[in-house]
Amino acid sequence: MTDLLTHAEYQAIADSLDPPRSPFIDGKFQRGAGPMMPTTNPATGQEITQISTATTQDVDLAVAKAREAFDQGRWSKLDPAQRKDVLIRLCKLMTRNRRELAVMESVEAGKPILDCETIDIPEAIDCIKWHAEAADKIYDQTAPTGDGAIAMITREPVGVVAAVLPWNFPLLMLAWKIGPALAAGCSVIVKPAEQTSLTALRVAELAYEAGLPRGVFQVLPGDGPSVGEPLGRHMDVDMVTFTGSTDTGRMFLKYAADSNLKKVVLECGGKNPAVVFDDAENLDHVAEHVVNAAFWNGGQNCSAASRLIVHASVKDSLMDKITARLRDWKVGDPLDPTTHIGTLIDADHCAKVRSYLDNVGAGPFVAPQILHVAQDDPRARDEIFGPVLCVIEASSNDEAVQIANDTSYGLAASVFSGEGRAALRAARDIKAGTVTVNCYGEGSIATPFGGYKHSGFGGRDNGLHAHDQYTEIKTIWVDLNDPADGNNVG
Ligand SMILES: NC(=O)C1=CN([C@@H]2O[C@H](COP(=O)(O)OP(=O)(O)OC[C@H]3O[C@@H](n4cnc5c(N)ncnc54)[C@H](O)[C@@H]3O)[C@@H](O)[C@H]2O)C=CC1
Ligand code: BAL
Repeated sequence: MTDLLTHAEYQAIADSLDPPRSPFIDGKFQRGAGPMMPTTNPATGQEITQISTATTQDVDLAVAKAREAFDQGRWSKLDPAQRKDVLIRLCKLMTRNRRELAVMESVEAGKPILDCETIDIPEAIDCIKWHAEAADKIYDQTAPTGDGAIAMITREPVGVVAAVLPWNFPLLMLAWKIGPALAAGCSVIVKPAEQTSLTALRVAELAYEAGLPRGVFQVLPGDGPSVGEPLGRHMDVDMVTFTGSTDTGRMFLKYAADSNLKKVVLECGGKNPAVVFDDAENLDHVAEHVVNAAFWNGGQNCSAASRLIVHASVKDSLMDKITARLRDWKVGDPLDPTTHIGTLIDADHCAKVRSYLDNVGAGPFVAPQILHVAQDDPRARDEIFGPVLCVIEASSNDEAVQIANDTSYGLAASVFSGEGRAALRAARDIKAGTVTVNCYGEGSIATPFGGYKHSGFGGRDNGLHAHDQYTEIKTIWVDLNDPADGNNVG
């Protein structure tokens, strides 16, 4: 259990932060060629610092350094056990600096310090550790052949990977990408979201201190068109891994098609259903999970349960319990450890969320909203990405599943039922990458995460499936016949 500090103590750490201010390229902070970019505390509107941003010129430099490191084998050709040791050292340094990272994340993203301390930072560390530990335990294969050959199926690191990140879980998404990519031996260039650059830059510095060779992990702050697009179009980037909106994800497919057919993995949005059947057991338990699912991180979560699809027979009772639970959810100063919901990320995002709501005041704080809507209402279809739960009534369990699938997205879903077979049938029938039964969650670091339909493309984060996406598969076929014996095949 994390030992939390007081609000005043967190504020004191925030006041004494000395944040990084430049791109991290080739093992050091260096000024980028782009303009200075303010990074702001969304809760106070105050500028935290100005960050020097990268441009195409810096992208070219970082890619060249990443390629050089990769080709020289400084990291890519190490014994995996050595890579493991360095990454474990990084985890130790992150643990030693976890308070600073938690406060940086809270003030820049408006996230509750409680979540940063108990979820974002520890899970980011655990993720890197999990992939580090796996690095020297993954075996290659041989394929069945005739007696005259041996066929090896080996994995090789993909090469230079660009990771383009969102602002909603800045450090955790960084860990989901760099953990498996670095464990596999790739060189990684991270482009953080423009709202949240600080923890990525700080972790790059810690990684270098832990012993990662220069050029292997670099961070380029800046906006999408100035940094994300040149990475996506670069002829010497072998892979892009992206988390963010479906619209921007599509652009990476186009960049790849227009350039070098680089590998693209997309983890995009969701409009995720929590489906409650008429036989759901213990509605208090259901209410607890639905409230967490919808409102954790202020609903700024790709797997948030933003649609509650509930059988008419249990709807009123469940809604009473949800409303009662929400009274305990405090919206307020992210640095107050009793806060459950901090701010939305920025003014543009506040305007987007408010455009779906009536009579919700100004400012960065939005209290949880419950909307009773029809299945085809835009609020039940669009990814609002705020603390907004759309409730849709179903007249049967089958109809509830049909409504759950009536979306262009397919990232996550939950089913609540007291009848095991019905729940399993629904879990099988719902088109989503993760379906949880009688609970809400994203699985664990050991389970793959990603989406069907417009929610994803090309692979999965987490688990050994994530490791797979950062490797190329190679076949090495060796003829064992003695040429002196004639023209044998296979
Ligand atoms: N995990 C998820 O599924 C997330 C979904 N979103 C959704 O996206 C909506 C918009 O949020 P944004 O921050 O604008 O998401 P976005 O998808 O535009 O941004 C994500 C990343 O892509 C980069 N990017 C933006 N435009 C780019 C371009 N043209 N080329 C290359 N890179 C580019 C951004 O700088 C950022 O690093 C949110 O309201 C939410 O609905 C946002 C963040 C995370
Ligand atoms: N929930 C993890 C992925 C995301 O929301 O960006």
